[in-house]
Amino acid sequence: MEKSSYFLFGGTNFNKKKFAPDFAKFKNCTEDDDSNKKVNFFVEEEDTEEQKEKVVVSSKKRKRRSSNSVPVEGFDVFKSSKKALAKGKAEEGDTNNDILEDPKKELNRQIERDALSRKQYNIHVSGNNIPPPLKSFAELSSRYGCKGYILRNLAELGFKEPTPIQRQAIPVLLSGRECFACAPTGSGKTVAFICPMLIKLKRPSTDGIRAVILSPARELAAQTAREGKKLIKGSNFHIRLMTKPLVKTADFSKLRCDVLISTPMRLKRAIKAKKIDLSKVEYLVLDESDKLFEQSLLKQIDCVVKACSNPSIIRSLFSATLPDSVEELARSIMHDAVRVIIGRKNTASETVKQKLVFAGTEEGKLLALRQSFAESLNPPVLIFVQSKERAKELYDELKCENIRAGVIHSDLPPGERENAVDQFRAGEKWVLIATDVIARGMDFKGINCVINYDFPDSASAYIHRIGRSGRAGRSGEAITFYTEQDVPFLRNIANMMMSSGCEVPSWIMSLKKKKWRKHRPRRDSISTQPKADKNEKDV
Ligand SMILES: Nc1ncnc2c1ncn2[C@@H]1O[C@H](COP(=O)(O)OP(=O)(O)OP(=O)(O)O)[C@@H](O)[C@H]1O
Repeated sequence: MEKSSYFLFGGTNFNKKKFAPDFAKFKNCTEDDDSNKKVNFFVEEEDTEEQKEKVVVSSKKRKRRSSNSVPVEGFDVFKSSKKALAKGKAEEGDTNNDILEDPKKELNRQIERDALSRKQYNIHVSGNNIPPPLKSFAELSSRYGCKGYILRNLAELGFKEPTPIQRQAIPVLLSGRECFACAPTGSGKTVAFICPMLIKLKRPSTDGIRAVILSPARELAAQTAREGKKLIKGSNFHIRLMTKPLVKTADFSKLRCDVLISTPMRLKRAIKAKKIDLSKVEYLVLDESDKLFEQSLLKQIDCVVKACSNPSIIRSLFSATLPDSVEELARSIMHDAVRVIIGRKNTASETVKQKLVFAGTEEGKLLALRQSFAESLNPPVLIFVQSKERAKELYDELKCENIRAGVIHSDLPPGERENAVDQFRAGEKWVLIATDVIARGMDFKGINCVINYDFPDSASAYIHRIGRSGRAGRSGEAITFYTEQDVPFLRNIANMMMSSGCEVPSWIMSLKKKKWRKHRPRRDSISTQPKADKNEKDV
């Protein structure tokens, strides 16, 4: 990863002007501490005795500075937030003058309140001066002056309160900090990065593109654009999806676009063709960031990051899986970034009941599938296979049966891919056979069951695939077929099942764990009509 970290963000300057308050703080800290000790940007919140001291110390320093000191985001112990302090203390039954005379005590109480709130929502943070989590969406207005249309749209979408990732990531991004976040599948990460972007951009502009969201797959980019448009209703913001025609024909210098959503390849094409200016981009979001940092996409990501040359850009990474390698990359190149983990990193969603089914052979899988459909087809059902070839084969086997099956893989023309997703969303197709092209991010309402017809090729593939079910707090189900070939990898899945609260047969827990790297074995054809052997291609 070392290479890619140079490769990816080489030449990014640390903007002392933009980060002056932090720079001053850290400069002071290093003065206090052993001067050559590197300031640790990622102090775990739990060891905050020292941290509290540091924050209290720096707040004392702030006292000596002019009255317009830089507030610690979310509350300020020196400016006239007497009402807030009074309210805070009134809750604790202290008198007003205690509050005003003892900001240090109030500061510590605020830190305690934040820690309690994070504990309640399973929010784990590390970094310096992390803003308090949101208590409600209403705080977007009282704390950040967010415009009415955003609150109206959130209410119209039926969002009663922020999800844990939204509670913490939104204040972090609104405080101008870079952030990398890991939160379970279906937990509202999209709103967590679009909402603060709209608030910080304040109003639509004709100055060109000011925010970019990168998604690893075009279906996910389209979905994110659709969700973003629901949030900007009532404003004149322009959110655009980078489509093939747009890359080819658009004159971006004349196109109204505040937020651009794209896959890396399409955006790289526009950059290389010098059709687009990203120098004014203030926000860059890498959604499904661990996927975007895979070797095959690194060059495209690096091209986009370099084109976003605004020195005060705020970058953020979001995913339900955050491998240590990606985290190291983020730690090494983001400035004063805040790390936000909801629950436990890299675990499957706890709302999905998971089951392992031994199918014996490939033939046994088709029998098991037909049997489970005959017993209880509870649509909509998403079925994942390991390659495009196998998706076509399984579709050929099921299309004649009256289960309204659809198929999606990257060999299909763009129109057919969109149709497959739309028909599944609309309930015209009850079963969608898919490769991992839609394993991440896709938000289909109320998927009752995800079937891993072919064993997933990695832990993150398992987490993302089954995360298409059990979203937004709803419960879901995932069934994973396995054959003899998959037995060596069972233990890996079993660990994830256990950590998300599912039962696992003890004999599986006694198996040895095996290093899990792209487990995609050659499998017998699914077709019941024997065909000439073809080389399998993936998604
Ligand atoms: N505050 C909220 N309250 C209720 N539902 C919400 C809230 N925020 C988002 N949702 C809904 O939760 C579902 C999942 O949201 P989203 O797709 O952003 O999840 P995600 O965390 O990005 O998932 P994945 O990791 O699979 O990409 C969506 O249907 C969305 O409308």
